Amino acid sequence: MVVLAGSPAVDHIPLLRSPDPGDNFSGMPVVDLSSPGAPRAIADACERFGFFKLVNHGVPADTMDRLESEAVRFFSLPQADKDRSGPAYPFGYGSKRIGLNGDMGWLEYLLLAVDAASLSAACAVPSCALFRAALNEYIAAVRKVAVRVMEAMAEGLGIAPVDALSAMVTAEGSDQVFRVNHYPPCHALQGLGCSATGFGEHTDPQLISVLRSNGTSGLQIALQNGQWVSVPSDRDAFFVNVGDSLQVLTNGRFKSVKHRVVANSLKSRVSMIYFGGPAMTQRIAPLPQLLGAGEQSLYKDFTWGEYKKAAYNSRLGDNRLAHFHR
Ligand SMILES: C=C1C[C@]23C[C@@]1(O)CC[C@H]2[C@@]12CC[C@H](O)[C@@](C)(C(=O)O1)[C@H]2[C@@H]3C(=O)O
Ligand SMILES: O=C(O)CCC(=O)C(=O)O
Ligand SMILES: [Fe+2]
Repeated sequence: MVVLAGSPAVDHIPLLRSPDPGDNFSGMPVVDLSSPGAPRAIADACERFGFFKLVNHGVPADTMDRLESEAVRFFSLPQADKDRSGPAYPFGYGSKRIGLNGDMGWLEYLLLAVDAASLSAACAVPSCALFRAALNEYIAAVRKVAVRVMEAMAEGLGIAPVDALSAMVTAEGSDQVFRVNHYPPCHALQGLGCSATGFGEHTDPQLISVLRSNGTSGLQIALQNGQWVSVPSDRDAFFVNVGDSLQVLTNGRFKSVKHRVVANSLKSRVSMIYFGGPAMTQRIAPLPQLLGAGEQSLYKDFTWGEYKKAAYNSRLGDNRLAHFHR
């Protein structure tokens, strides 16, 4: 991390070296969800990187564009209007503060609960009915993609039943969260060789995260050797992250990917992420179908509720799973 005496605008925001074109993730797995090879390709990408780009997912461009333009409209409102949709915790509008433990980033966001039982009432926070309708339409579609991807994961892992993983996000009481992030351009650092941290490095605690962004890059993932690589943006694709809980369910076969966002000095980034988590009481332990003869769990037993509580008491960059290793 670069530390500079910066402009007051970026006070308290950690700085990072600005990405250059040579940092691009040249080996990024791209999975065509409509192809018969998708299950194997997904399992392979999750084992190597915990991350892949998903194309031919079937969500209409209109559904994605409508949400993006409603989000842009919301984030363009006067600050006082946006603040009326806050605070961010447990759900609502937030700015610069991420979580409750002192993390800061160059962004504003909406954090929303997804109530699987009543999707139409899911996104009660944003004041505008058009925004709510766009959110509900998009979330319904992206959830279906998450389920198809988790079914493909089970198939790729060679385990039955096909819903061994996906049932955890479709179950009654599953804990699903949706987040819309807006990273304004950080003009103060233009030309200085460093950039504001948009969203600091972390892994996602849930099972799966499905991200879509506008055409502004900024997302980076850490490869298993620790090298940070930039993910070129693609507004037509989804980017899928393996979360900590899926790493545990697969006894470490799938890797929970460390990632972060670097703010651009010229362009806004808008991203929307669906986080699929299980019900609070769901036990998070390696699936028996995946344990070989005599293979032991690498982790202590815990429920999603216990893990979530520990995660929300931690700082963004903490290695949360380390406390649950045997
Ligand atoms: C600093 C934090 C923000 C976070 C809760 C936490 O204490 C640690 C995990 C963070 C994270 C990362 C993925 C998602 O964006 C998120 C909503 C989640 O479930 O875990 C955030 C949490 C947050 O922003 O509140
Ligand atoms: O906004 C992004 O592109 C990624 C944000 C992220 O990793 C998160 O919200 O957990
Ligand atoms: Fe994340």
